[in-house]
Amino acid sequence: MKNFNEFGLEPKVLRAITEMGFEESTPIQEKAIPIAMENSDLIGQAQTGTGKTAAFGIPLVNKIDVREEKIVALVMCPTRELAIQVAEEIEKLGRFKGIRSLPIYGGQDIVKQIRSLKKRPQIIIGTPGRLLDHINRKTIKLDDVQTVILDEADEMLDMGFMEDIQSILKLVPSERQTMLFSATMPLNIQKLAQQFLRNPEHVSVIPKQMSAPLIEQSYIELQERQKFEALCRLIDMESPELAIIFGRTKRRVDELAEALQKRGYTAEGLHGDLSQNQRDNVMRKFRDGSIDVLVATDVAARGLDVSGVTHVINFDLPQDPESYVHRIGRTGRAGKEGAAYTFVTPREIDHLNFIERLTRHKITKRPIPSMAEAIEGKQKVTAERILAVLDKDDHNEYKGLAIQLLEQHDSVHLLASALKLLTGDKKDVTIELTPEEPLRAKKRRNDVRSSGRKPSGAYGTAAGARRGDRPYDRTGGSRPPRRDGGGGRDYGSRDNRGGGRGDSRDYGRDRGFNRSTSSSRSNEELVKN
Ligand SMILES: Nc1ncnc2c1ncn2[C@@H]1O[C@H](COP(=O)(O)OP(=O)(O)OP(=O)(O)O)[C@@H](O)[C@H]1O
Ligand SMILES: [Mg+2]
Repeated sequence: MKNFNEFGLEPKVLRAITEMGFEESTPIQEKAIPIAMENSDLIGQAQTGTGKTAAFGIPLVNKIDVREEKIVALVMCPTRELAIQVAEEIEKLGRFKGIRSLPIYGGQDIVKQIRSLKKRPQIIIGTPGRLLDHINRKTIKLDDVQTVILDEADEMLDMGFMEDIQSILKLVPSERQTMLFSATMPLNIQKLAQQFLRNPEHVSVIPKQMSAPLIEQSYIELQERQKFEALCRLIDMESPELAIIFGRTKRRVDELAEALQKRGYTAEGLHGDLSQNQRDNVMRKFRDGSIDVLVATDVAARGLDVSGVTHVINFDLPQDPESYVHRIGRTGRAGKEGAAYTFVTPREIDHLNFIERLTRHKITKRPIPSMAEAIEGKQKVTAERILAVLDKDDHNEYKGLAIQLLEQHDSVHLLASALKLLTGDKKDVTIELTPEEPLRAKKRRNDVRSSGRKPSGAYGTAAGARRGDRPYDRTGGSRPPRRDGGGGRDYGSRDNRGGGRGDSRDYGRDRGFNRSTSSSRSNEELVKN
């Protein structure tokens, strides 16, 4: 991999990169940065967690003249939290240059945003709805924008942002650089690209498999009513550092978070019906580790970058392969390993096979963890906690009582009792979740091949699933549903103008990834059209 000093970047940008702890470029950065620096339009695809943000962020901050008093760059993201996260990364990259950037998203006080806009930011990172709101109020002018970036471009289309994006891009001078980024690039992205990009370079770090290689993928076949016990056993057995559990609906997420709390886990739910404040709180707690388990709808599927997420569990099967890829991509980031488990009911096996085929990755079957495995896992954690206290050697005030107890009781029985207490078994708490309907194939397409593309790459395969004739049509109609529907998938309501109805997904900030190991990826291939 290339060193960052081989790109001809400004020293101040290089310094920022070094301070961020990046040692070498990732494959997508190596390919995309030089092209972006030539001012070419660009479509960039690379696996989750491989540094796409910096792939566009670095050339962006490098290019901008700090003396500029106008908005010269616009980054669009599908959700508020992603806007915040991307803004933070750009802020870090532009720090030494003194670049001014500002996130603009729904759910935040618009008056406050207008005040911040008066500080003359050069880069705006925003969600389409709130951006349009400002544009209509004339508090944001795009006349001087020279660079536009669409992060998670395919998702924005799928969320129905196409019209908003079109309206926004029409206001940006056509003499500009436009770049699209995502881990998945379904065919409909071409429509957007044709309309708004000029001779774009396709930069794809195309792996054999769509999902990151560092994620170990398994599935567990079970009945709907077995899911909760299986989940608890799985968490106990694996004792994740941090885990994200995906549920299909908001109700599911609420119920699941509450149920886990009753069983003694530090879990909280995240979905689009929460206020921005609530979402921020949940994410803050997840990031600082005061909760270990984040239960979320697909609002958290895209872009979320929280260090320490060792496990992703699909409590409910995701609706489409892209969603699967992005969900599990919340772990195994920046060169770290991760584990993804997916619960599948017998009637959903076809759907799982479909995901497997399109992502070109075998998902290994494993049995429901046994009670013994769960107990063993939990006890191990308790023992580790005890040994950590032992190591610290600051338990003197307990010694007197310990001696006293040991005089009266057998030591093994005594320690076993203490272990039981500390392990905090709450298995007797009865939990009832409202069952979710299994995902079913509405209409089965003959084969992916019938889409006219070979299912040979991440693009074509994912695209197949997006069409109206996809085998697992979410709505039965050809238009993607709005994602804030009550019983349906929750993508958070869109970031609509007019004052902060929730769009939103929540995104964490990195807490110190292992910066030096992300260069070891293989299988990358540059595809230029
Ligand atoms: N060159 C690098 N060396 C080490 N770490 C890096 C490097 N580039 C980026 N990172 C870190 O890797 C993590 C993942 O990056 P990022 O969020 O940009 O991934 P992504 O490709 O956009 O993933 P997703 O598809 O899920 O949005 C971040 O914490 C980022 O700071
Ligand atoms: Mg990203």
